[in-house]
Amino acid sequence: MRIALIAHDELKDDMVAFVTAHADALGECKLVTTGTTGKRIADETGLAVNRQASGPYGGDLQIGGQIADGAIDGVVFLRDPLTAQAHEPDISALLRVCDVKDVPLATNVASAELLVDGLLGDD
Ligand SMILES: O=C(CO)COP(=O)(O)O
Repeated sequence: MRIALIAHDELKDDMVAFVTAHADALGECKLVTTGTTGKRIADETGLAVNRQASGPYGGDLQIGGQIADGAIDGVVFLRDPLTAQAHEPDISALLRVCDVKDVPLATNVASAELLVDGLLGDD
């Protein structure tokens, strides 16, 4: 499985906790991340990740391109609903291409738990 992991700054601690809780299952996957999210995950869980650019510098678009190419099986994108993002158009593009390609997308921890259960059988 090829899983994309992305988190806004206020949700990065939650992402690290989520990845830690599912480290065995996610460790069997190819993980692609935005830049800062990937650094946190790699440093704090030891899992190997394929880091793209930071979100505000095009990382969401790079991952969106991989989704458009059919190269991603699921996306966990812990979005901050309370903070405006300068790169909101990039975020919208990433969410949209998930729908275009019918790729499972979780935007909060509760749905991320369902995603790893459904895709990876890890509950
Ligand atoms: O901004 C992001 C997603 O929109 C995440 O980017 P970083 O992982 O580089 O912080």
